[in-house]
Amino acid sequence: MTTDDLRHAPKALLHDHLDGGLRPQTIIELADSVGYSGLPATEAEALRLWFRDSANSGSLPRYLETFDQTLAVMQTAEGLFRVASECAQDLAADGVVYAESRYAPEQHLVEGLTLEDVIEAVNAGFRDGEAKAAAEGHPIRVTALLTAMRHAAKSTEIAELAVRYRDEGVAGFDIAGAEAGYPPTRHLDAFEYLRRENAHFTIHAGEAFGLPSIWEAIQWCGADRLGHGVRIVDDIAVDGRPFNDWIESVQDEPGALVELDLGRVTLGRLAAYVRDMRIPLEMCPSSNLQTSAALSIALHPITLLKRLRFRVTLNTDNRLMSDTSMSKEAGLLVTEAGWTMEDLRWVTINAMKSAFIPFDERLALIDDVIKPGYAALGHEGPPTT
Ligand SMILES: O=c1[nH]cnc2c1ncn2[C@H]1C[C@H](O)[C@@H](CO)O1
Ligand SMILES: [Zn+2]
Repeated sequence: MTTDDLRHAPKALLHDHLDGGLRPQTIIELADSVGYSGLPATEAEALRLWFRDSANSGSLPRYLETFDQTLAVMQTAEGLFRVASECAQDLAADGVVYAESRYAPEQHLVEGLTLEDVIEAVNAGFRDGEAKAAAEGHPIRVTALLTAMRHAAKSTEIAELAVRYRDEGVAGFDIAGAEAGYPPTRHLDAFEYLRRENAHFTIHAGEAFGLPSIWEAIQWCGADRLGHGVRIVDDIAVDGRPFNDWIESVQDEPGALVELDLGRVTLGRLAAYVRDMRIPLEMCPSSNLQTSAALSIALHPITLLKRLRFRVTLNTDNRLMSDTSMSKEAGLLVTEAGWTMEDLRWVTINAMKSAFIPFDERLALIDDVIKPGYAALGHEGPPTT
């Protein structure tokens, strides 16, 4: 499997932050145009490395500090339009055919934009990027997810906007930000409102914080999907021992997870519920290494969860901070965790099945774009999918 194969393989992306995926050169140009002088570097390559290295901090709160720099240049309609357009073009060039891009409108009000201005500028940027990508021969569909910051108090207002713009490019809602101390139940009003409106939402849960956060997100809040959810392995055992104890004992055996006999694995009730109910996990391996939510790509829980047939999806989280792309994430799993093109096809179809657009539109992308795309690379898939 070549790098070109990985790029050409159709990919679906459910978890990508708009403010975590800017081109370094664009940050520099936008900073110049708005008179922002706080950038830590003024040359694109140096800035790219600054984001990567600063985000490699081992902690989610420190990882999140780097967003101050991208948010500083995303406070005008022109800036938001450009960033959104380039996001769509960059994803399309990487072979992404469907993406849900999330951002928190409340973080873009510093220079006087209203929440509506922000949403409309971003939507216009996505439409522009889609048109440019199609003209380049890389059609892509991009929808927005509106995020509310979990430490703030705007979640109901943002949820109302997600509903108001649901037929104009907004596919759903999310909460993000530092997890510890801010359980999802703080935003129960927003989630109950969304459910009454038959709207879709995902919740960042089980990344920096463990099972209680996942349990609340599903059983109290009713999340359709879990952002990360990687800590669901806290409810999985190998030979009766917690998965994390086992993984530490095999740290020096990179093939251990690929070869693990699944007969030795047992699921607790919450893990079983997540799998039984086919709750999608928006997994982001490289991001998890940076925030210490996983030890290595080879030993990342995504491979165990895939083998156990949880509804696993593969995502980038923040392409700039995590120095990644969809094809890079896929390539890492292939070279370090034994993944095959069949596995990539499977997670792509999983993601498309779990998208927040209507069922018939999901099906059309699966049947008309994803399956033929993999078939063209020689991967027809098992007869049952
Ligand atoms: O992985 C993440 N966990 C929690 N919050 C995150 C993550 N990546 C980005 N964010 C935050 C920082 C952004 O400013 C915000 C909206 O995209 O979401
Ligand atoms: Zn995220």
